[in-house]
Amino acid sequence: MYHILAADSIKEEGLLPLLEMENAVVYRGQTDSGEIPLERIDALLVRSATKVTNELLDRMPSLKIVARAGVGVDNIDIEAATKRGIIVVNAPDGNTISTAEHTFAMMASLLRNIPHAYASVKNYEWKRNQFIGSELYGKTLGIVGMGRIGSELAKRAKAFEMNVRVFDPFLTKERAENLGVISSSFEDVLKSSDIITVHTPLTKETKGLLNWETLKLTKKGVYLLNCARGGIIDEEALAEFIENGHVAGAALDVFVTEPPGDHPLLRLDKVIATPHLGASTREAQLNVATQVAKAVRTYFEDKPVSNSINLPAMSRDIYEKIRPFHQLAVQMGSIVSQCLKEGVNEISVTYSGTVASLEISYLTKALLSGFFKNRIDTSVNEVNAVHIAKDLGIVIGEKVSGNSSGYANSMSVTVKGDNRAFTARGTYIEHYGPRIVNLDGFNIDFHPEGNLLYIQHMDRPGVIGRVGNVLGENKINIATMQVGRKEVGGEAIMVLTFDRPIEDAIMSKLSETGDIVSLNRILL
Ligand SMILES: NC(=O)c1ccc[n+]([C@@H]2O[C@H](COP(=O)([O-])OP(=O)(O)OC[C@H]3O[C@@H](n4cnc5c(N)ncnc54)[C@H](O)[C@@H]3O)[C@@H](O)[C@H]2O)c1
Ligand SMILES: O=C(O)[C@H](O)COP(=O)(O)O
Repeated sequence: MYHILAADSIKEEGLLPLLEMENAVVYRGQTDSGEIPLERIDALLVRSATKVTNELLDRMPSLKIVARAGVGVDNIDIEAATKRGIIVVNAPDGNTISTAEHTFAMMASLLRNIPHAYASVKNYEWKRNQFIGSELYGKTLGIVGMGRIGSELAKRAKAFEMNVRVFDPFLTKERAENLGVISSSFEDVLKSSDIITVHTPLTKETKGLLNWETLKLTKKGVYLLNCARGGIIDEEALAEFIENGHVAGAALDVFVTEPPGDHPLLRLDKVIATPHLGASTREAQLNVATQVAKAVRTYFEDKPVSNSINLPAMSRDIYEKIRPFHQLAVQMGSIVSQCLKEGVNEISVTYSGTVASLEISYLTKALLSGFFKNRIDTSVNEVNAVHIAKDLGIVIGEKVSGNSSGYANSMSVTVKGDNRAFTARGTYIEHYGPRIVNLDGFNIDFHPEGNLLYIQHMDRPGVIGRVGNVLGENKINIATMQVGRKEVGGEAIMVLTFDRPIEDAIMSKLSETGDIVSLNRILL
């Protein structure tokens, strides 16, 4: 049974994909309510109110997926989640239109004094001369951050015949031309705009993007808008620039601390504000809740999850192509981990043939997860495998090669330890399944599954018979057996599969039969 917590008043109707699951129970409530069995929760759905901190994750040991019903993930400690192998997904486009429309409404309200005029009329006043506003027509709107919301806002501003100048370091010329906006430097946007609005995520780079220094570059009488994240415009600097008359007014939907309480900006008449309402429409809330509910369900159904923040994006088609190799990669990681029983410094994976054109970084992560599974206590998967390798100081190599050794596709992994290296090569054969075709330089061919025994021995008469005898005497049935060697009379290997694991006592007996170099149980 999956335990799912929907926090932060996520729209009930959108939870339908989860409520329809027979093997899931959905709790509603806050993580700090004391009423939710946090230790049992497998999936957590949040908006911006719940702070998914390292401490909260500590209290949720079963958590596998955090789904943000919205865009901004700055309330989630992605690093901490990733280290624990927890997938983080969001709903990137479900509230774009609502937020762009809200920003537009804030801009119009600010320039036409609508909130002030409304309050005055409600107070039975009729002060028409006190609320003279400005037209949007012909004004220059500066947009900082030209992603989904910035672009939708630009379209609306163009419809009002505004000039739109934008700054976004990742905006291509072609896209700017298609949107009919002028792509400029940050400084140019600051200097030339009558109204400036920010639509970037809150990151180390964007925190305080508009600050004591950069605000000085803006036109006297500029209007500022922040419907993205509190802190992108430095709140103290903004208050000062409004008070000294440089900034004509500001419209804020977001604050550094929410709710802001008795905030200096709220005491200023030239500031209009809403309580983080950008995404608060029926449509947006249904969209984002449905998107994340579907993502969580997809995850529990073991299918590829889209919109993951900490996993590569993959379409269903691509996932179907990659799936057989994914299984092979995990098994190869596990095999080399069990065959080279020492600390490793380097793991390099080479892809060739058809597999090389797939999402190989995902396969490398899968291989690493197989490698670490038997070595470390923490649960390991594609999300945290690279972090674990880095923490252990293991160098990861990944490359594509033109030489697939005659196979349609081939994956080869070499792990280097303090004393020696070990290589395995695998392939996936249509209608036949995954095969390991080389171990430690020996050509071989076996299906990587179940209880295996990997024996390195000398290529001498009688070795195979003696191994068979020990197993037979102990009533161990050999399911399959493969042998490989490099040269007559040299070193050779055997890979045997069994219906059950081989006990320690039998391993000792096998090691005492002559000409055995090493023995390794491999459990896949
Ligand atoms: N008020 C609300 O209710 C509400 C609703 C939705 C989103 N948001 C906020 O709005 C933000 C933007 O949402 P979006 O869907 O448009 O995201 P997006 O990812 O589509 O767009 C963000 C854009 O910012 C650009 N960018 C990043 N760093 C930049 C920098 N230093 N300078 C200039 N541009 C930079 C990126 O290139 C990208 O194009 C979200 O991160 C979220 O925090 C708020
Ligand atoms: O990033 C977002 O999607 C918005 O800030 C919406 O936040 P909310 O879900 O708390 O309304």
